[in-house]
Amino acid sequence: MKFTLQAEDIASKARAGVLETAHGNIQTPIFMPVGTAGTVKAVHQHELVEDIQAQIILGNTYHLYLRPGLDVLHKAGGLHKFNHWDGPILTDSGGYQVYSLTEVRKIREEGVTFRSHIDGSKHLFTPENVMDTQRIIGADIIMAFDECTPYPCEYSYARKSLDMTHRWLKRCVDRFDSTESLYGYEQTLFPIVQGSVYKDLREKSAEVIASFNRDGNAIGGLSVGEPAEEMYAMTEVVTNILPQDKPRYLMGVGTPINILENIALGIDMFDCVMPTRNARNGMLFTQNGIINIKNEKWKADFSPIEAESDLLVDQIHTKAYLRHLIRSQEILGAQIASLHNLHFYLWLVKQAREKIIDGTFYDWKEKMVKVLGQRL
Ligand SMILES: CNc1nc2cc3c(=O)[nH]c(N)nc3c(CCO)c2[nH]1
Repeated sequence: MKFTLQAEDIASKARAGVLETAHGNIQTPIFMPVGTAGTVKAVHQHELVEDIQAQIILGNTYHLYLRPGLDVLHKAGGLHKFNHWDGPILTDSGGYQVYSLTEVRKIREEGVTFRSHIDGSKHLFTPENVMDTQRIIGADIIMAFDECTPYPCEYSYARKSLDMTHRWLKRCVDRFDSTESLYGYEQTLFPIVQGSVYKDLREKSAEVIASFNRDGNAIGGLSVGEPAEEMYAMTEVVTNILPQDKPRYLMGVGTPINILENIALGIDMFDCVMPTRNARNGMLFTQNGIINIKNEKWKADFSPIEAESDLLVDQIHTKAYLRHLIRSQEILGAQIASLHNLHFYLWLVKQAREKIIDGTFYDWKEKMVKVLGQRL
């Protein structure tokens, strides 16, 4: 999978590039909407996701393995066919979801046993079988099976967990490199840097991950409750070591401000449930700051949701109407607010890419960071 760097900022480590996949090219920096169970929540028609120019969506091994299950996905010819999305797809390996969605789980050298959050049935994920699962799902980019260390955690726990994640990575690479894609197009495996918030562990993990020389590299174990400054410090340590010529994916990040600060630290790919999860609760991200649409002040505000936005729903619907829909818990409210926030996140990273290319990123980022945190 080919990654071409097109521009590098002079005042920061920000880059603009293109990642070529079998299902189309991805312009970076990029934000990847999370389509956990095969659909981006509340954004049912994929034409809508196309409409907001989402270039790549995230699927999830844990969810898809449990429901609809591998036999259905295999018979469908993979997830692209099943959910009628012909753009690139990235699937996470399931490690994080087991850690965040299930209580009853045991982490052993062999792998992780857990009970399904759906019906309580018992399952085992190993580095080998999550590679086979992601082969069947057919994502263009698949993630290594790792342990996302909780925050906070003791240094000794982080070091032991890191060493096991590295041993699991070797097993993932051996399995992945000895199996073929099932559907006739290239898939690629990204390893994941861990090390919690400990500088020396992050350096060691970044060096180990870089040594596998894969098509791209991910940074995990962050956006798990640590202060933003810790996230930025660890990202900086790791991007100083990961190769320049490969895309860097910071997992689970984040707020609009987190995204801009991490682009400046050399990150190219992001994913986060925040835009859709917060949308369902009426929190709208806009170019002028954050709107809590449920607030009384929007009750009779008949201005467009966002005048500057080129998204149709932002133009044709008013703040008052969207407030009414969200307060009434109408499905249309979740759909409009989700589309709005996804469109905003994709607009933000597209703007960043354009500013990196024309050499004005740093000043623009400083200005935007001041505005984006404001409550309107
Ligand atoms: C919301 N924050 C977050 N931190 C993450 C950290 C990890 C991680 O360390 N490993 C893997 N495999 N996935 C992760 C994910 C899911 C992707 O959004 C994370 N998500």
